[in-house]
Amino acid sequence: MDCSALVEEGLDIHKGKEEERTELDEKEDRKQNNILRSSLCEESIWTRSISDLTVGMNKIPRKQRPVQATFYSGGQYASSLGETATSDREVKCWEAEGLSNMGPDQIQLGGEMQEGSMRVMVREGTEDCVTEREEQEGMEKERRDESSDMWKARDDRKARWRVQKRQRLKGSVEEENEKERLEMERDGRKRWTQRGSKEEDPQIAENGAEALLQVASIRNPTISRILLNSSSSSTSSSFNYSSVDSDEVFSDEEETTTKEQCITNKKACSWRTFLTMMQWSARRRSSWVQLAGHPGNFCPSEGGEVLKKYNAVESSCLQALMHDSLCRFVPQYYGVTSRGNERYMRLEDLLSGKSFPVIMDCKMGVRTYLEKDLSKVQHSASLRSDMYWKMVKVDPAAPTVEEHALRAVTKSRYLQWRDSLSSSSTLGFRIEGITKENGKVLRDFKMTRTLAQVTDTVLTFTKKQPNILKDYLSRLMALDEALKKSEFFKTHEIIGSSLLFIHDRRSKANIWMIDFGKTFPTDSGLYLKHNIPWIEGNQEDGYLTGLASLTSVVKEALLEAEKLNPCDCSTDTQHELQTHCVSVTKDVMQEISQSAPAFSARDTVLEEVFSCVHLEANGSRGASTTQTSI
Ligand SMILES: O=P(O)(O)O[C@H]1[C@H](O)[C@@H](OP(=O)(O)O)[C@H](OP(=O)(O)O)[C@@H](OP(=O)(O)O)[C@H]1O
Ligand SMILES: Nc1ncnc2c1ncn2[C@@H]1O[C@H](COP(=O)(O)OP(=O)(O)O)[C@@H](O)[C@H]1O
Repeated sequence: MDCSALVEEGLDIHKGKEEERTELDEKEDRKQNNILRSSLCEESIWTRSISDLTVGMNKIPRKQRPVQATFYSGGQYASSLGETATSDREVKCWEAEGLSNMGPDQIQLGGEMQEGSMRVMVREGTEDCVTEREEQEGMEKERRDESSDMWKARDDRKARWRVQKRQRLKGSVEEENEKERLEMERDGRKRWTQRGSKEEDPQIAENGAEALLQVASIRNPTISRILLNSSSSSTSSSFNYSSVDSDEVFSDEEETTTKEQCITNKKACSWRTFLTMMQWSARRRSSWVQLAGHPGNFCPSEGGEVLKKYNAVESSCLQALMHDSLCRFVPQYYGVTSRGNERYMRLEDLLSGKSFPVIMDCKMGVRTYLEKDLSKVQHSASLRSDMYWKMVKVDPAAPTVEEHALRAVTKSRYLQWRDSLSSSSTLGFRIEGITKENGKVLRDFKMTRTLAQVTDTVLTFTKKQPNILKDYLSRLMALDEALKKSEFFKTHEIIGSSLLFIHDRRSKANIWMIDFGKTFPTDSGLYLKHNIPWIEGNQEDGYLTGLASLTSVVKEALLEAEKLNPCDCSTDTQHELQTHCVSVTKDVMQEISQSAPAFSARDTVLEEVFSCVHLEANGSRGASTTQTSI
């Protein structure tokens, strides 16, 4: 056989196959069209996989394609998680033409939709289909109602949870910004409904995961490590940023039908919930807290700054201090800014980067009133009924008969009374307030007066940790040195200024000078000693008297702490860190169990995290006492 014959034969065979295939295709087309026609007119609903549908749709001649297709998710995966809100989500109104060009992946709208469980309902306006269409419309309505009921139930659950949470924290944690929350909720919902039509931005997911790992590493290295391991082993981007407001978030890869995969996905979901809670927790525990001072005097800011209402006296002090030897003890001053009609001073946020900071505000000096205010009293004293009531609240016997009759006191009378009631007059400083690690704020130190009482408070504040007390002691000594060299200090009467003590579990304990609203240059450049008794006219404030007492208090507390913790510091620090791991995990787990009732705190993944940390803590310390019950 010559070549051309071979080629011809080959071509014939090929042609034959082509014809055969065309015939087959035509048969298949006819079959598909018949199925479709019969299903449109007789069955109206049929259950098929999305890929079948797509193939089928592509084969339907354009004019015969259905006008509209409505899809329902099976919702079976969602219900396996006990999440009512995710079942039977409805996605509707695709134009069939658009649909015909879609692959199965593109038709996955909600994360919980599954190809296998998709029920596809094709509708056409034929008379035969009217009853069924009505039925289906009824179903559709029912589903819509169900869906809106579910959102409502979800909102109710959230509202209940918030009320419980507030009650639990008894207002010790700053009030949530309601507007921001609502916006976030709206955003979350928007994202939730958009998720199907848009592919998740991998960058966002990655950033989210990164942010969480950061949060975790701030909290403790163990959790961070666990998160890291998990995220690397996870099939999907281990955290969906949009999940902040939605617990029911899954990535495409997680949409599987088998029971096993459902369990895995359930774990992943809980895992994500855990991460979300960590993020919530970190956000709620943002470091900023105003411990003392005038409410509303501060405004939140970004980039490691806080804004304090502008005060010309304080602003000029801060400017001067930026060029003084005290500079390293004072928050950085960045100048003035405006927000609306209000002017603010931009200050370094001393709590920035701190995780779970513990703070103590000590008001320095033997008096908290200005000399000029005292002389004002003798001439034109304005009476303050608010101060009278504050006085009565602490000690009903404190006001004089005359003050009782007036139901008012003068400001300097009140401030003098406060100084003498507390340790100000005697020790030259007083404790104004303490913020505990859990965010709880304690302000009831008005009658903490004696050296022993103050030392006890300092021991409680530092949890008797020698390392922290040592840091504080050396900072106080350094401050003393700097004050003695400071030109600013010599020439200023410093009234009502505070030392802000800050420590957390990671960084060194530190002390800062704040609040210069009542700090004035001395008359005609008079040099002050700051450690001699005040007599009217000498402008002495007793700042150094206070610093000396405070230093003795910390020394005393350190001695006491070392007696109680004779072990060397490195072991102690180790233990502290381990205990921290356990306590942080406990916090997070408690938060999850209390604030997200839909997810059990006993969930496998959480237990895994907890036991890991717990084991680690016990491992190097032998039988630990840190048994946690949740
Ligand atoms: O701490 P309590 O007992 O509530 O008393 C406060 C403090 O003494 C304030 O001083 P500081 O700002 O140093 O904390 C003082 O502000 P001044 O700075 O104006 O003196 C308040 O006066 P009024 O602001 O006038 O109420 C006074 O009511
Ligand atoms: N720079 C700062 N960084 C962090 N916290 C600060 C800073 N300045 C003040 N605070 C917080 O605000 C509280 C009140 O500050 P203060 O300056 O005394 O206000 P006021 O002038 O209203 O008395 C402090 O106890 C502290 O908790």
